[in-house]
Amino acid sequence: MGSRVHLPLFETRLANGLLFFRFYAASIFITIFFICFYRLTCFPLQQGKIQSLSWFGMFLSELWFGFYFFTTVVVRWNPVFRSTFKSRLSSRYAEEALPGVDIFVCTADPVIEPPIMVINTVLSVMAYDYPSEKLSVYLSDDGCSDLMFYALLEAARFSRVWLPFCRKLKVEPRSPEIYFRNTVEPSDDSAVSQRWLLIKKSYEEMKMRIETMAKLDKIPGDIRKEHKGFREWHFVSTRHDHQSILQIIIDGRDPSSMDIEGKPLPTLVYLAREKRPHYHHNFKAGALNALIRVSSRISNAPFILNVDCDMFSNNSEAIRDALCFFLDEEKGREIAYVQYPQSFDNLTENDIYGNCSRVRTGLEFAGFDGNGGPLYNGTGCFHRRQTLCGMKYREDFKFEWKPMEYGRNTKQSANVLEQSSKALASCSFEENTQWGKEMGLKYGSIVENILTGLSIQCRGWRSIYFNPERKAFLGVAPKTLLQYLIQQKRWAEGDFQLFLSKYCPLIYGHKRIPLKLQLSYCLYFLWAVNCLATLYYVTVPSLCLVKGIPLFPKMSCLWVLSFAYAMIASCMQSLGEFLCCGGTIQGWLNDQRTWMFKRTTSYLFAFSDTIMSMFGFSESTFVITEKVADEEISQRYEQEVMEFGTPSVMFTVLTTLAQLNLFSCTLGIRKVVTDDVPIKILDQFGLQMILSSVLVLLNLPIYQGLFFRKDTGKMPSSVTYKSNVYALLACTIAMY
Ligand SMILES: O=c1ccn([C@@H]2O[C@H](COP(=O)(O)OP(=O)(O)O[C@H]3O[C@H](CO)[C@@H](O)[C@H](O)[C@H]3O)[C@@H](O)[C@H]2O)c(=O)[nH]1
Ligand SMILES: [Mn+2]
Repeated sequence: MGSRVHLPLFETRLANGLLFFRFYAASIFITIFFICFYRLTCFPLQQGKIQSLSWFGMFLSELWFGFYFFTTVVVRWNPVFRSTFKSRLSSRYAEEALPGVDIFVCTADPVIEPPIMVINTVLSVMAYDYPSEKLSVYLSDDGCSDLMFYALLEAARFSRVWLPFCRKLKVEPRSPEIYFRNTVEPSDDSAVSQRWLLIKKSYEEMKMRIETMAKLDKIPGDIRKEHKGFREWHFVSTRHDHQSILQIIIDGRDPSSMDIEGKPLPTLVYLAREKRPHYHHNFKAGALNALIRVSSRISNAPFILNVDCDMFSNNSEAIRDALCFFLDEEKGREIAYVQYPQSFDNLTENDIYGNCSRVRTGLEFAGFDGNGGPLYNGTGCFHRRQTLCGMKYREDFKFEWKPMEYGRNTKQSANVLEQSSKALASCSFEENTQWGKEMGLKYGSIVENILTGLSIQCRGWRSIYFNPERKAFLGVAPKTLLQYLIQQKRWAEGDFQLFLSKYCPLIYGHKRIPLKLQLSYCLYFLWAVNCLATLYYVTVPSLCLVKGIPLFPKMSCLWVLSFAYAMIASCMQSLGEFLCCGGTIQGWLNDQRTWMFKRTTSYLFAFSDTIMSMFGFSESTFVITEKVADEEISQRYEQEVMEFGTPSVMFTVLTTLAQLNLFSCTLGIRKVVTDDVPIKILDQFGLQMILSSVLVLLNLPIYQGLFFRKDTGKMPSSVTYKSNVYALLACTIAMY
């Protein structure tokens, strides 16, 4: 067997049009060079102090944009796209010979993350098109909620009908909620249709029961009697202070745990790791590490998939796809993880907040892959257990697994296993161990995933990005602007903290990962820093317009061409990429808008909080992203109307900037109209006027929220009031 040559299990394709892109990028670099040259040679030394200072600031901002553009080009230098040959996989390995896969689902709060959503995710991963006896699903509940536990029991019961149904009808996606929502009821009365209706009904009844319990806010006594697990909650004082609760709800080894067709079910485990007030729980990283240890006792599969609780499986073949990479005879051995894109189920056509990150998932991650491997996204990712547990890559690494390997303690009963594995999820277990450092997910960052991925790559492994036609996972994207900005802030803050720490990719990655990958990481790690140059560019030129200080070459002067080219060419590039990744023009505009919004708010606060926490003034925490929104908000989201509603400093910043540009744009126009020689003003301030009008255009939804809307999603009046004062103040100071 060993000496036979095997056909590869996956294929790699280079992106088209690379040569064109490289020339295009080079032309933009040349103009950036011209711009810098212009800034230096035409420096307004003779003019007043304010003008020289503003000019110098423009120069620094443009240098920054130039550098940042360089990192975007590095990421795009060599994108690769992957495809798999699943039929070769199945002809090479019999079903019994396939490796086991452990699936981790994390949830943290039964209100923000409703149990019915979580169990839909659980059911969708239980129903993978993969031998059930090889699958084990673990739910980590950081909310330690008996309601969640109850919902999981319901899910276990429902899986007995759902799994056979999925197999029979080749259901996609395998989340019952989504499947029944998107499929039309069959109208004939064949046996299949009847079964369809029956299962839908039984799903809806289950949903109703769970939602009723959620409203009651406690589980009635008679239901508590049905499972021994509920007794554990007698000892729970609060969700932040309790023992570990570990319940094997379905024991896959038990011959009696069968679905209604007599086929085995996947193992299903509930875990609420121990929490004590004086122990730091390390958020999701802590939860995942507890799961890694507990699962090593119970099923110990060589591969681990982890998903967030809102990320249901949308493609039942995703496991087989991932295995095509890991099990490839030639290249598989160097792969540590296979990352699927983070895609969303609740996007509207033009994606008002740019949640979809089209270009990031469609192009940039492929670029990372070409440069050495994508980052670890934190969800929708398959890992080798060994690498996640800290193994270094060696040339002679060989991956072997025993065909029927199933847990180390196959002979222990579920009860004994529960008792013996509990200790692995206790607070004190990690004391004086390498967990959180060299083993498992790394602690100390709010973007634990990025840090963990980077350190795996620095241990010599590569990773793979796989973006199949049919999306493998779909999650829930934030539905309000504020939620979106907060999420972006968390990412930018976590990334920037890493950049300033010993994990800075340029230092930590030095000689460990390729330079182009180090630079690619900088694209995200420096997100936060963008706020400085961007804020400068959206305020100073407008204020100078009010004050009558020119900051750009005259329209009649040749230098203007370099500015115009740099701006137009980079816009065209981003538009082109956006359309190529399947977006619409309106979607691109929305994307540009939120791009500016997040740079001036999320990144600003991420930047300042990072600096503050460096000096010990604040501590970063993981703010969980809201997954449900009320009816009205959802409706506006569907209609692509931007949601403000709640007062927030982020909004104050946004509105102040918007007002400021509206003032300066109007003043600029007035100047032109009232001047004796309008052409002269236009000539001198043309670019500044264009800049502030573009900003006004991008800010349109804000003006709407300020002046024209009556609904509850409009800009709160406190924000309006404050921003008016700030903007007026700034303009008055500028004028006099
Ligand atoms: O103390 C905690 C906090 C969070 N979570 C879980 O972590 C997941 C991600 O949280 P969410 O608020 O949805 O984060 P996102 O904004 O979607 O976060 C993205 O970015 C995170 C890093 O900031 C990654 O960990 C996530 O996988 C990735 O989806 C959810 O399932 C949570 O239940 C926990 O288990 N314990
Ligand atoms: Mn999420």
